[in-house]
Amino acid sequence: MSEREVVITEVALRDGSHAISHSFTTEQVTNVVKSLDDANVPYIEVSHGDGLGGSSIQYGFSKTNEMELIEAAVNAAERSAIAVLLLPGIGTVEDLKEAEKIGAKMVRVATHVTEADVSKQHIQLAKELGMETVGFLMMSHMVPAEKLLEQALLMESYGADTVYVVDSAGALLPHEVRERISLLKENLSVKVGFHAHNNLSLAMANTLAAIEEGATRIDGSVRCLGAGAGNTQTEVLVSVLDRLNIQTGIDIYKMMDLAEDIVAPILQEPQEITKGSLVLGYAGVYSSFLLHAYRAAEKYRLDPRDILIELGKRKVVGGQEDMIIDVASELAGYKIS
Ligand SMILES: CC[C@H](O)CC(=O)C(=O)O
Ligand SMILES: [Mn+2]
Repeated sequence: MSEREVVITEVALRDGSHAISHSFTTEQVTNVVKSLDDANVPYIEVSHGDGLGGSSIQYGFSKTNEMELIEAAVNAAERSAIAVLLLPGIGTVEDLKEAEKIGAKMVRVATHVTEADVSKQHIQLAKELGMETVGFLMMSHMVPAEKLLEQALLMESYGADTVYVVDSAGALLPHEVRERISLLKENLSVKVGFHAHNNLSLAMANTLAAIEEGATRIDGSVRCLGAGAGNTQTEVLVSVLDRLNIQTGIDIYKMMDLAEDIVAPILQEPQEITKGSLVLGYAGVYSSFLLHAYRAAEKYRLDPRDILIELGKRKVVGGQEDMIIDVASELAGYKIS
């Protein structure tokens, strides 16, 4: 992969799981992976939206067992490596061992931005299993750059090959991305990555800022199939990088074709910045909370924006999905006992 100056991980088959209520089928995964593999995408992430073990009442049940989806992806890929996401506390070491046995080559161990210490066991196990290992610092907008660096250094010390700045809420502004990526680049020995969400229509601008500051591992989702308003749109990103003469090794026409012909039909509705996803970025709320907030708003006859703004004020983080119902019922005037 030496010809690639920026190495892209395609996340639609994991982050996009949030957008379609975890309803991927093995047929969809097989078709998408085959076409991404043919376009020469280096890494394809496949898991429940909340990572291994995410299928549950708290996060939403998967239509198809994720290990079956991962196996279908591994079987469909000839060149691409299949990656999985794992949030310690949701996914277990047993889940990771099973995914590796099936053929997953990379794991991204994701923690809230202040909780890198909980990634130690999983990062170390992944290295023992011979997997490429990424530390994934979610909700990176919530702390100053210096705190982010402290947490990134912990992940590096556990053995992560790359540490990602993850803009889970799509709340970061370009100068904030620059500040974070440049500080990590100056102080880490390992690679630095960036994962954007497009809630404020800044995913592309933020991604380019990250690349300019030295990030070499970048996430995208084809057709923007990711949580909230989606991620940096992969087929657009590879076209823009090609115009900038930055090599990704990915075939642009094939990416455009698969976005249109294979991925667009999977979307329940086109990915766009709705008032709900805009408020995610504006208020700094986890992108994966969007559909949960819509459901709660319908149940309690509320404006979903009011729920999201309140969640943002309370600085609710991943894993606190039950707070969505608490906040909605409080706003609707019910007393929580
Ligand atoms: C709940 C996990 C989350 O979707 C991971 C991620 O992609 C992010 O934080 O943006
Ligand atoms: Mn994401």
